[in-house]
Amino acid sequence: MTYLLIDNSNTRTKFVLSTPEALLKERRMIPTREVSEERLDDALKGLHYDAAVVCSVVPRVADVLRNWLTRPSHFLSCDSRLGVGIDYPSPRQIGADRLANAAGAVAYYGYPCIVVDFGTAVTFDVIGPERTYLGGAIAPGLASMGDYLARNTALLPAIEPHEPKHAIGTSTVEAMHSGAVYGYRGMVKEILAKLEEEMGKRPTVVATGGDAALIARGVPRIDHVDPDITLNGLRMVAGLNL
Ligand SMILES: Nc1ncnc2c1ncn2[C@@H]1O[C@H](COP(=O)(O)OP(=O)(O)O)[C@@H](O)[C@H]1O
Ligand SMILES: CC(C)(COP(=O)(O)O)[C@@H](O)C(=O)NCCC(=O)O
Ligand SMILES: [K+]
Repeated sequence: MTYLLIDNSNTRTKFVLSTPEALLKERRMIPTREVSEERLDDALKGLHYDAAVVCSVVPRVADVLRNWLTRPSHFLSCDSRLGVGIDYPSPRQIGADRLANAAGAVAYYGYPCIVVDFGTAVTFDVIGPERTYLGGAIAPGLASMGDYLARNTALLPAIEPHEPKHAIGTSTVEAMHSGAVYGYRGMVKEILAKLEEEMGKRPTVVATGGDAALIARGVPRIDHVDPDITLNGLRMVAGLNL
């Protein structure tokens, strides 16, 4: 049995083949704003799979995928079997990627845990001691903050975030690296401290997403960095729902 796992988030839509037991090396990516039936035909040419599992937080793309997929498919939602309970007032509000993260994190790292997903937004997802999704926090992603600055100022360029050489930046770009990376790490530390305060029992903290490695380097409280949490969560959901 081969699955096509699709993680449709706001910046990138990732495609990975997997067996029920493990992710395979076949991976594709389409920038989310470029997803169309033609792009899907082109990018996924030659990939063979028996069924697809999708977590989508972009309704336009979910519709394109629904029309395009010909094999049996499952679109992850709060109604899916996740291997995790949901203890949340409005479960339908929860982003499907956050539920995929919860499924993957519990399977690989246990609970209670917090998953920090550094995407277009950074999401903090809390799984409590009863193995239930409890909620969390959402803040602007690192790249989103950088894009905002470049778009809304006359003299600040767009920068690729990387480790600052000094806290005291001695150029515009160095000052922006210092502000972005140290500022972001400070934000993550404070949010984790507040979440942990409310959780009582010490959770495992797992980071994922495009900026995870850079930010986690300066946040000791992050126990693991795992780029494949969302995709492995989708793989678990496939086994439970297809
Ligand atoms: N393969 C990559 N190479 C370089 N930067 C990346 C890569 N993947 C993600 N990023 C960075 O992380 C940010 C979030 O990407 P991603 O985690 O894919 O977002 P989302 O999950 O919201 O689509 C991107 O805006 C980019 O700055
Ligand atoms: C918060 C998110 C935008 C994160 O998505 P991403 O940054 O991975 O594109 C996504 O999980 C979402 O659209 N959630 C719906 C609102 C909620 O979870 O409360
Ligand atoms: K994501």
